[in-house]
Amino acid sequence: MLYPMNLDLSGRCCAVIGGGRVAERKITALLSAGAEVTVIAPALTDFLSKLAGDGSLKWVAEPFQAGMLAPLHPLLVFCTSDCGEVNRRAAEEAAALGALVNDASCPERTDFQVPSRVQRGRLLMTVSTDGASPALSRLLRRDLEKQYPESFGAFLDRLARIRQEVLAMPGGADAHQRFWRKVLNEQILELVRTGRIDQAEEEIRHGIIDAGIES
Ligand SMILES: C[C@@]1(CC(=O)O)C2=NC(=C\c3[nH]c(c(CCC(=O)O)c3CC(=O)O)Cc3[nH]c(c(CC(=O)O)c3CCC(=O)O)/C=C3\N/C(=C\2)[C@@H](CCC(=O)O)[C@]3(C)CC(=O)O)/[C@H]1CCC(=O)O
Ligand SMILES: NC(=O)c1ccc[n+]([C@@H]2O[C@H](COP(=O)([O-])OP(=O)(O)OC[C@H]3O[C@@H](n4cnc5c(N)ncnc54)[C@H](O)[C@@H]3O)[C@@H](O)[C@H]2O)c1
Repeated sequence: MLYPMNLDLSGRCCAVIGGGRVAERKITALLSAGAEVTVIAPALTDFLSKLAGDGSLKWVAEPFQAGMLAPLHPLLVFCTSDCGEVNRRAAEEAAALGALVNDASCPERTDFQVPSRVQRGRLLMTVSTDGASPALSRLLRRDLEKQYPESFGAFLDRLARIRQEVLAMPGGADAHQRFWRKVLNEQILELVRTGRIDQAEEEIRHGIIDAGIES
C-alpha cells in the first residue's frame, strides 16, 4: 500500500527530464505548489516554452547527461523522456543523490506516484489507483469535480475561522470533537453544494449555541 502525504514544495527544487505531454502535467502541478522547476530536454511543448520564456521554470535545452542533476540538489526528479534508457540513467543518478524519483515509463523505478487531484481553495482531494488504471483516476476526478464545486473552497475558509473561534471556547477537545461531528453533516454538504454557504455557516453557528460550548 502507498503512503499518502501532501508535500510542501515551496522553494524546493524539482527536476524534470523531458518536456513533452507527461512533463506538462507534472510541471503544472509542481508550479501550483510553488516548486522551483528545472526541465532538462532538447525540446519543449509550446505550453512549456511559454513558461520557460516568462521565467516560471528553468530550461536546460540539452539531452540529459550524467552529472546534470547533482548541482540542482533536487528533492524530486521526474523522468518523463520518451527514451526508457535516458529515464533509467536519470533515475539512477537521482536515487544516488537521495532524491525521490517518479519514472513515468517504469513503475519499478518509481518511489512515488502522482495522484489525480481536485483543488477547491485550500481543499485538496486526490485519487490514486496505485497505477492500476490512471484512466479510472481521471474519471473519478471528474466525478468529484461535479460533486464538490468551487463553493467548497469558500466554505472551508469560513470553517477555518469558526474553528479558531471554537478552539478558544471552553469545553475541551472532547466537547469540540462532539460538536464538529454533529454539525458537519450531510445537510451542510448539500447547502454548500448548492452554493448556500451563508446558510451553512448559520447552521453551524446555531450548533455552537445548542452545544453550549460558547462562553
Ligand atoms: C493521475 C495522473 C496525474 C498526472 O499524470 O499528473 C496520472 N496519470 C494521469 C493520466 C493518464 N495517464 C495515462 C493515461 C492513458 C490511459 C491509460 O493508460 O490508463 C491517462 C488518462 C488520460 O490521460 O486520459 C497513461 C499512463 N500512466 C502511467 C503509465 C505508465 C504505466 O502504467 O506503466 C501510463 C501508460 C503509458 C504508456 O502507454 O506508455 C503511470 C502513472 N500515471 C499516474 C498518474 C500514476 C498512477 C496514478 C493512478 O494510479 O491513479 C503513474 C503510475 C505514475 C505517475 O505518472 O505518477 C493523470 C490523471 C490526470 C487527470 O486527472 O485527468
Ligand atoms: N505517467 C504517465 O502518466 C504517462 C502517460 C503517458 C506516457 N507515459 C510515459 O512517458 C513517456 C513520455 O510521454 P510523453 O507523452 O510526455 O512523450 P513526448 O513525446 O510528448 O515527450 C518526450 C520528451 O522527451 C524529451 N527527450 C527525448 N530525449 C531526451 C533526452 N535524451 N534527454 C531529455 N529529454 C529527452 C523530448 O524532447 C520530449 O520533450 C512515454 O514514453 C511513456 O513511457 C507516462
